[in-house]
Amino acid sequence: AADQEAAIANANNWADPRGGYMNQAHSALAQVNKGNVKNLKAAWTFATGVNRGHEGSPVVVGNMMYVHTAFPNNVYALDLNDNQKIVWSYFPKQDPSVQAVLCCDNVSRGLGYGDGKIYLQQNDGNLVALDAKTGAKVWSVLVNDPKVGATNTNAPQVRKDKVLTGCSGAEFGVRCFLAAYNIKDGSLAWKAYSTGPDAEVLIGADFNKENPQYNALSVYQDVNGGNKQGGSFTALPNDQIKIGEKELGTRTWLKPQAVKDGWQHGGGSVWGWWPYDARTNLVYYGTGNPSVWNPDVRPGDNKWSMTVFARDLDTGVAKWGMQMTPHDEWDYDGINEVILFDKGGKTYAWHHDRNGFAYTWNAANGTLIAAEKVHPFVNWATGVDLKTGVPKKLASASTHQDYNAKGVCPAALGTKDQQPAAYSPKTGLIYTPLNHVCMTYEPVESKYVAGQPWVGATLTMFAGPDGVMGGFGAYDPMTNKKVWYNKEKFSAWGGALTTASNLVFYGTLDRWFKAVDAQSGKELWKFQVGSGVIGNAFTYGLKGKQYVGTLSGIGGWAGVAMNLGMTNPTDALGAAGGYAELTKYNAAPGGGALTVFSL
Ligand SMILES: O=C(O)c1cc(C(=O)O)c2c(n1)C(=O)C(=O)c1cc(C(=O)O)[nH]c1-2
Repeated sequence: AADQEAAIANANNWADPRGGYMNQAHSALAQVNKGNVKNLKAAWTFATGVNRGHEGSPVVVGNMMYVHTAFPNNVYALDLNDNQKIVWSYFPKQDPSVQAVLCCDNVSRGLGYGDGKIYLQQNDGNLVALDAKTGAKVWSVLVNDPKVGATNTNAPQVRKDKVLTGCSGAEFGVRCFLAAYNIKDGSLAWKAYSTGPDAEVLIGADFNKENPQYNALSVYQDVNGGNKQGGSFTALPNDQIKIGEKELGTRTWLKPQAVKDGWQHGGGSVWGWWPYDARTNLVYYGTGNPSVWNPDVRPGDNKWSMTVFARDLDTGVAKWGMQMTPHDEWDYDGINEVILFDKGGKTYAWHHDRNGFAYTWNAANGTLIAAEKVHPFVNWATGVDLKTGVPKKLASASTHQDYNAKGVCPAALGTKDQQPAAYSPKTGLIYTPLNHVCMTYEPVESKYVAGQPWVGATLTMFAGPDGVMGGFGAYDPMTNKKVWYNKEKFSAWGGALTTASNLVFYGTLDRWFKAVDAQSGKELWKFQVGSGVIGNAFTYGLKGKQYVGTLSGIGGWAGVAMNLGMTNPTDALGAAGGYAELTKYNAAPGGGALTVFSL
């Protein structure tokens, strides 16, 4: 949308949930710098009145700020020129039962903006377009049906004339997708499933033309007695893998599950952040885990779960796609954000996967140029074959039904989860909030019932070998080698922001909002907010003054158990035990609030 593109081009705005089409979360504003950041003071705060996890960030266009909340996903339009007076508000009426089918807290990751409208993806599946001036509903469509366990937590992202939205529900056996709606009237432009026939995954004849090896039938063979205790699947030698295959979204689900064919309840959720390159018209995103978490009932690669796709924005047809974790055994979702950046006249797509590897592709054709462990504690694979993208799995971390695999690193929530990284074109580095968590993982038998949880694994979580639960690091995306790394007591579960003055901002679960030096990682400033931060740092300018802000409000997978007072270590899929100490830093439930700072 022209108004959105103009708004994004003006650094005083924060008109896209991740700052712009490339998802870099970089701002050209530089008034707050390394010298004066120590003087940053709270300028104003806004309590959202909702006591659950607050992810994402507001969007800012001119003098207006649009703030969202966790379920029931209220929206407030604040006039920044008039002491943040509420110009309009929107209170969706959602069936409270929706909360029971949100896997990992009642979160919403924010709002989209474009064509004079604010887009809200409600948890109950309704995508609504609100008049940005009045808050009046312009159109509304139902994207997902919570009755079968399908929900939404993603921020809608407007790319050109489409609003993109997704699907959550891989813990309920939902077959998920990415969908594009026309911003004018909410009509469906296309929908691309993560599993199923090529015609429904929108895979055309030229898919992976430059890398036909990504179109391989199952890459693992059952050498060690695969589906039994202590057994493992080992990757076939490259020359024995059949490449250039078709219909892999059905054929890599080798054994039908209890219900229909596995792919029909195959998961592959889509709830991340999706960049777009206007020069090639390609949009990028990752898909989540295959359902169910018990790998024994779905032998095969389970494509196209755990995959990063590049699709044409107009048609949805996939140009390329590479699966990061074939035959997932650990819930290592591939949904984490993709970030685009330019270097030496080329454009690259970067992605830090839950599986503990960071990947960099040639964005135009999907050729993999780097894949490295984010931290040495990653112990389920030794590395990634750069030609095929196939990880070299280790039998020691393999998981099987009724066998409790111990000491698997990272834990299911990955070395990074929903918390998006940021890129700085100034330093050429990626800044990543990190989890440093390991787990035990025991797959169990689980029956599919529509609308009921269908997880099929029991987990516990604990701190990794550095003795902490998290960190924050800078990485060179051309090699994915670490430049610097700071430990954090807990996972850094909020998104990062970079500024042109070489500052990086992020928040922590123990209530700190911090600024660090982009070059050295040195902590330059911090402020303690009211509740743990799982929101994304953002910045805007008004009347010549730069503001930096964050939502706070503990929650998400890391915080949901303490919010609900769960104490059994395996509750919340292991997060209750792993993050038990959060109760020393947070009230439960943690209240949602926005805090905005200036010099
Ligand atoms: O498979 C899914 O459908 C699905 C959905 C969501 C979600 O929508 O929030 C999460 C996850 N999976 C998930 O695996 C996960 O680690 C996670 C963390 C969070 C969060 O907000 O902290 N959501 C989700």
